[in-house]
Amino acid sequence: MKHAPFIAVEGPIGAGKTTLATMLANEMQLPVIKEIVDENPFLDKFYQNMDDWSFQLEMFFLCNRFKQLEDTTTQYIDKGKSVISDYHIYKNLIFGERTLKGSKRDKYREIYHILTDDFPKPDIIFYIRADLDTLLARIAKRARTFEEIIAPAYLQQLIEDYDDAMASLARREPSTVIITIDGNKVDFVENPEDFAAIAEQLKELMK
Ligand SMILES: Nc1ncnc2c1ncn2[C@@H]1O[C@H](COP(=O)(O)OP(=O)(O)OP(=O)(O)O)[C@@H](O)[C@H]1O
Ligand SMILES: Nc1nc(=O)c2ncn([C@H]3C[C@H](O)[C@@H](CO)O3)c2[nH]1
Repeated sequence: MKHAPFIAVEGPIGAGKTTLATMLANEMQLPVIKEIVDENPFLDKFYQNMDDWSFQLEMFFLCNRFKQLEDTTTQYIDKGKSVISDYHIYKNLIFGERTLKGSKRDKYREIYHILTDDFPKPDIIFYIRADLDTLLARIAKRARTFEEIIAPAYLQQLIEDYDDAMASLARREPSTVIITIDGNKVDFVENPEDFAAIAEQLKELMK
């Protein structure tokens, strides 16, 4: 493992990515890169009408993450510094393949590859899996109004899409370390021992 790995936390909506990335960054004294959610002008429109707004939303996420990762690369990765991100750029494709259709999906896929293929990719991924009930409870707990109308069927599809995507990533990039966390059982927020066990795995990898 690299001395200063690029670390990402992934998982479907509400799995606890930002929470875990922030906790690990505090524990390890590392910089954390977080998704900007509040300034997204398309999210509430998208949840009201996915077919109408998916292309604008996916492009917005892609462009924002492109800029964030460009900055992350120059500020940290090119300088040999470790950093933790609360997403992997691959999530753009996971969502895009699910929400887009026809020629828009084809165009988006092409743009995704053009923009991101030469980016450094995370060396370690903490993948938080959780079932539908857990995710719905966490989304409700966070209480973002625009998420109140998220359809359980959409969330269930994303759970499956994430499983497929992580399996495919493991096949294509065997050197990437993927640590799967069972978010139904492991509670890194309420149980200090659960968090300590996760942090310990990261410390071992970074030795
Ligand atoms: N292990 C956990 N146990 C209990 N509550 C949790 C746990 N992890 C996260 N939460 C809570 O669930 C909510 C969602 O967590 P968080 O915002 O970190 O998820 P996320 O995966 O980053 O979401 P998004 O996909 O929307 O970016 C928050 O209110 C958080 O405090
Ligand atoms: N369609 C779509 N594409 C993405 O790339 C994407 N990334 C995050 N999200 C949604 C999940 C949360 O509601 C909220 C905050 O993560 O934004 C996305 N939705």
